[in-house]
Amino acid sequence: VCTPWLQAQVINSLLDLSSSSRTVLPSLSRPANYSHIFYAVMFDAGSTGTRIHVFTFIHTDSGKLPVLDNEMFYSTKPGLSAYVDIPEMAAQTVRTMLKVAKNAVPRLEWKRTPVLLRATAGLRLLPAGKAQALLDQVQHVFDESPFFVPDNSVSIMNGTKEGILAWITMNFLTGHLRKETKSTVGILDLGGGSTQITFLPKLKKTIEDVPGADYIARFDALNRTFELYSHSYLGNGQMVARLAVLGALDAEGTVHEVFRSSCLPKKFRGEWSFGGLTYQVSGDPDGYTGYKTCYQEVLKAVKGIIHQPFELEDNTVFYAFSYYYDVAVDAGLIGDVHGGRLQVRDFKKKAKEACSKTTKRPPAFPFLCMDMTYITCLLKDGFGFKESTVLQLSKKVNNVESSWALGIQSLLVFLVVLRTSVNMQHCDDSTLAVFNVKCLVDNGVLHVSGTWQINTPRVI
Ligand SMILES: O=c1ccn([C@@H]2O[C@H](COP(=O)(O)OP(=O)(O)O)[C@@H](O)[C@H]2O)c(=O)[nH]1
Repeated sequence: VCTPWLQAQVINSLLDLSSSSRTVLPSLSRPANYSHIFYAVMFDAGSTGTRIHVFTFIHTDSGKLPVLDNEMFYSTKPGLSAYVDIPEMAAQTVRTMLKVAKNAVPRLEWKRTPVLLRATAGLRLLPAGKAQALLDQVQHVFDESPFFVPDNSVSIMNGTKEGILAWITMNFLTGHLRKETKSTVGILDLGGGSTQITFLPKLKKTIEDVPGADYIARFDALNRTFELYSHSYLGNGQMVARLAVLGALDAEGTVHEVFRSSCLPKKFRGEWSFGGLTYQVSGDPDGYTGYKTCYQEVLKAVKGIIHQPFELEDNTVFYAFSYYYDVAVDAGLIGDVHGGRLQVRDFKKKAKEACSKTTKRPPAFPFLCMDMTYITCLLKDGFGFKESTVLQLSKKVNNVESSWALGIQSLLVFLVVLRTSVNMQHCDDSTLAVFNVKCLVDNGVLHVSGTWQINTPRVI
């Protein structure tokens, strides 16, 4: 028997879908025994790229449970924030990506397939008016699309919610969100613009010691209140950290200046683009290079900014993904498919290696020394992890993408949009999730009741 673990109210509050939202679903009348496929479209507008997920659900009525059948995923670079001064291009990106959804979803289903977009650090970092102009353009594209556009379908998700959703997802996927489970896993997410840390403290002092209310996230589940240590640091994602180290944070428009860093190979000179700007960057041919000098440079982006939680015990397992994963792959520390377990000292060792390397040929990863050193500094001098702390680097858990923060989110949005009451349950290894669903029906809106099941996708 499965254990209920998440209430619909939590989902609503996490997703900013307030109960006052007046979503009206397109009416649908079908015979009671109609066997059917449903779809949901979710956009992740990140600082380094935009991604679209198209989910397919099958609902048969023959006593069988509806299941999540598949997820179609497509991504493009750069992120929407790169079009800050040409918002029409942001609109064009989303319009083009919607074509993917149109191909994946049968025409007859378009008008009742919900489409949503959540933006993360790239838009959080922009002045509010400029971010809103981008969102307005996207909203316009959604409004003129043939898809079902719920209220609040285009918005910026705040960093704390990003952290909580990732924590819920990873603990859910690793089987830690069961009533009988005492331990949970922490998460470390290093995006392009922001970085998140979320874990369940064992000691009260960890919560009492936080510098502000935005370091604690509470929600009810499994008949208890979870009080998480969770914080998102805007500006401490990997790409914005590069800008900080290069001293290029305030560069605007066409950038003619050459930004130097001891973290780049001494003789290297090249271009690097982020957020719609292209920067001339180079090593420091006359100065010192190497790990120690580089560490002092990156420390400026960390010291006095990152809070050290009172308790970061060795026995709390932390899952690290996004750029922690990508940079570890570039460094050859883990394989790009299965990930692996690393100690904090492995990052340090590899950073030292990368920073002392000199090659005649142009380096394949010119930022490797900077990125590895930043990660080492963030983990050690930032969060205060010991060098012996083990991190689980993962792109996938149980064959499911770590980015299922969005998968789960999209599914929840779908259910909430359908005005269902949702109890989410965890079952066995072959079942990812089971939702008890009661659909509120009015004016011929879709009738769904009973249980929805998401199977763990098969590995092909
Ligand atoms: O579906 C996804 C979305 C993002 N990422 C990784 O997340 C990082 C960048 O995240 P993003 O651009 O969303 O940055 P943010 O806006 O969250 O700071 C990169 O390492 C991506 O490879 C990923 O692996 N899968």
